[in-house]
Amino acid sequence: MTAAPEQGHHAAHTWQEARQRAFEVAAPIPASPVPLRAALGRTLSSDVLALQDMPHYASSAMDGWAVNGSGPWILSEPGQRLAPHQASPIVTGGLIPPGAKAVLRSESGVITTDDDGLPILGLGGAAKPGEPRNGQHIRKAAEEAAGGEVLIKAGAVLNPAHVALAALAGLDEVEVLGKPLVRFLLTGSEVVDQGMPGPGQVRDTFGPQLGGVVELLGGIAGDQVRVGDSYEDWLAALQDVEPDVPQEAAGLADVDAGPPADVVITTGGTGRSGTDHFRKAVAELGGTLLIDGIAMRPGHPAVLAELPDGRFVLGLPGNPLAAMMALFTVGGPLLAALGHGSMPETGEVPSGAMIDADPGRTRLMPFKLVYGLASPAQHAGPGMMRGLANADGVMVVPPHGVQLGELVQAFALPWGKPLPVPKPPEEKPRKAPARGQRKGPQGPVDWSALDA
Ligand SMILES: Nc1nc2c(c(=O)[nH]1)N[C@H]1C(S)=C(S)[C@@H](COP(=O)(O)OP(=O)(O)OC[C@H]3O[C@@H](n4cnc5c(N)ncnc54)[C@H](O)[C@@H]3O)O[C@H]1N2
Ligand code: MOO
Repeated sequence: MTAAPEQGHHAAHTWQEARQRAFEVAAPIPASPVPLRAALGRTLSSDVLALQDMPHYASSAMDGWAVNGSGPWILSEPGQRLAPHQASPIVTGGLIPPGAKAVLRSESGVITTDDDGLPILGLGGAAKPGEPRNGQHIRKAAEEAAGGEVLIKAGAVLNPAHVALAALAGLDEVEVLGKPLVRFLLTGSEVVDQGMPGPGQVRDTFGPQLGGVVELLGGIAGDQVRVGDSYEDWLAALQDVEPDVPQEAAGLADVDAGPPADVVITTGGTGRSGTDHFRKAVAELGGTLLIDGIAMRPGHPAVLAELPDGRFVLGLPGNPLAAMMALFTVGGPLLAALGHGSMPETGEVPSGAMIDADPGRTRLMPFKLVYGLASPAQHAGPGMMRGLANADGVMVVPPHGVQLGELVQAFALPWGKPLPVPKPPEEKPRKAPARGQRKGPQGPVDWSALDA
């Protein structure tokens, strides 16, 4: 828990500066190959070509017999070259044997015996007139694509069908733009992750939530590790290039240690108190503080650091709403920059309330739209989630406050609808509406033209 902050400490960055800095300190992660199973939703960085003809061999589209010439046909062993009037059994997808000219569906043929008692295939059953036509029910090689043809262009965001197409084309991996992998270190000995919390305990809001938000902000959510309150635990968890921290002991054994994280997000312990391990651990690891507090509320203790191995560490305050605001402010731009994206947009909404000045601090206020006006949400204290859960966006209230009806900067929630486009000031109609179409109260009639 947090004690008094250091005397005379001032947040180094305004809200706008903090966003800009978080965006500028990160360079896009270079493109690299990923296995197809991990490719969904990624942005392709080089064209996918067919590695060979697709399909790469002629195959049967039906269960039945491969045949050469007209019937009746003498049956031979599957796979052997067929001479005229010979046939051999084949299944859907089976390799067309040399010499075959068509496939006769099983329901169009009947097997009888000739005078010598040898099996003979003849037309029958459901055979249609002219069946089998030359080439009928044969899927030709290269009918989908020739080897070397471009199947998916660089820049495509891979959908499930793209991934399947790449597999059909013979690829095991595809080249995609880098996307930041994020791991989580959750702190707080008072935090319980299931059941009813007792007095002095609090249910963990971060475990079930952060991964989802990180994905919406353009990151890949990696594993979560719960860290004890001691400095040694903190240091060890941050130090571990990859979490050899015994996750089973931490009760979170869902993900095995994979590739190194690009970003580590910590929760809690950002306050400048006896349990502020963040800054101390970053310093001991030779890291650099890039953002050390932001002149905003809630979320002012947010910290961003870079470790010598290139990982960014984003320290979110423990208060749940404060953490979300810090994540939107710093995490959004950081993840966008790492993932080849652009700075998350902000817009404007007309304020539905007069909001007093709070010198030196930007306030981030979840709002609901009421008749087109952004009305500050209730239940939006730093430790609450109810206001944000039902909000339509977040207002960025400048230190000098806002007048009722004034346009104020705002951003949409990563899971919500975009902000409405503010209506331009109403223009006066250039032409009088046609007679009979005019709505609303009629004004006084101007007879002056009749006087002329
Ligand atoms: N004397 C001062 N005290 C505090 C100040 C201050 O300036 N002077 N700032 C306050 C603000 S603002 C914030 S925000 C917090 C920052 O605290 P920490 O980041 O150090 O976080 P903790 O102290 O560990 O926890 C704060 C609060 O959040 C709860 N918490 C922590 N983890 C979770 C979780 N996973 N799920 C739900 N809630 C969590 C924790 O129980 C505390 O109630 O400091 C203020 N104090
Ligand atoms: O960051 Mo604290 O309230 O401003 O929650």
